Amino acid sequence: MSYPGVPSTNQNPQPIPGRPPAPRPTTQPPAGAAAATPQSPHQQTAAPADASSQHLPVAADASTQHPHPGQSATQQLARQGNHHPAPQADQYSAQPPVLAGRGLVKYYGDVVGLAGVDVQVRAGEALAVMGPSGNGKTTLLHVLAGILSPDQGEVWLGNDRVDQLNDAARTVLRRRRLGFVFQDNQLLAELPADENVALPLMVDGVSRREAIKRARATLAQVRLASEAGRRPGELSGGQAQRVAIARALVGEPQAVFADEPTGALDAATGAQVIDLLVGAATHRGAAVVVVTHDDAVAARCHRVLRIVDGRVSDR
Ligand SMILES: Nc1ncnc2c1ncn2[C@@H]1O[C@H](COP(=O)(O)OP(=O)(O)OP(=O)(O)O)[C@@H](O)[C@H]1O
Repeated sequence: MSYPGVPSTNQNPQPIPGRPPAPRPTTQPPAGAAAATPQSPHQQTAAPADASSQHLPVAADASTQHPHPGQSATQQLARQGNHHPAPQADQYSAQPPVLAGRGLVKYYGDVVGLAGVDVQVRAGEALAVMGPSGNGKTTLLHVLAGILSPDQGEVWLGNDRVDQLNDAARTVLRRRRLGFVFQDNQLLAELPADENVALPLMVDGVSRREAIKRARATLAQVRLASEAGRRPGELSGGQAQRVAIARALVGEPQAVFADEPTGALDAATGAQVIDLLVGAATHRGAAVVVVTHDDAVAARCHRVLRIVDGRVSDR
């Protein structure tokens, strides 16, 4: 079945010159990959008992560190008496990569979407994916999230090869272990906020009563407890996007994917929304991947990956 917030394909063909390199053949999970595969959607990937022994260099992917991500969210949540400090660099750098792509190549017919990308994201780390329009950012997000299959390369979530799963298994994986936030919040207009947030849990067999309880608790974490009964049409754009964030987080996902999550918001509201997303997701130990054109959004993530012509670039 389809899942709200999960598109199937990208419809915007533009040729990219050049051919991709052959992928590195490997069948092993990324070094230091999270050992524990959650048994339920509500069980987080555990950090290793001795996290320092799992320490790896940050992925060789032309990244930029930002020392104080999520600070505004922390301040806002502290004011609410609901303090969710975003992790500092030394905290997440000791975590294993929970999400990894190796040698990712994706074609759309003759058009090259990805030309050989390596990327890894640690538990509790937020990665911003930037780059010129039509150069492969959304394709990378969709391949990492199991929405698209790569033509070459590997996608790992913890110890699981996402790219080797069939369509049905990837659908279940997305529902149980991943969260999604898109520019268009993709909330169901006829349902109040709490039911929109509860929906993925109910689709997965959680009782309505329990799902609503968890949904309201998650809405409170994005400071929307008082709006739980309102329908999307009764919410501001920023509030609706916070409902979408709650929906993405309610299942305790291992990774959260956001494609231009602030693209429809003004700068101040966008900053608030991205801070809540990064702060709340990384506090839960999720890896976060945010596709954005906005430097201010990228500055609120821990690291920036630039994609140019379907490849990682330092330009
Ligand atoms: N479904 C599709 N069919 C054919 N070509 C596609 C499809 N989706 C993406 N492409 C092409 O793949 C390339 C990368 O597209 P992608 O959407 O990943 O870029 P992007 O960097 O996310 O762009 P933008 O910033 O404009 O969203 C582009 O040339 C695009 O036209």
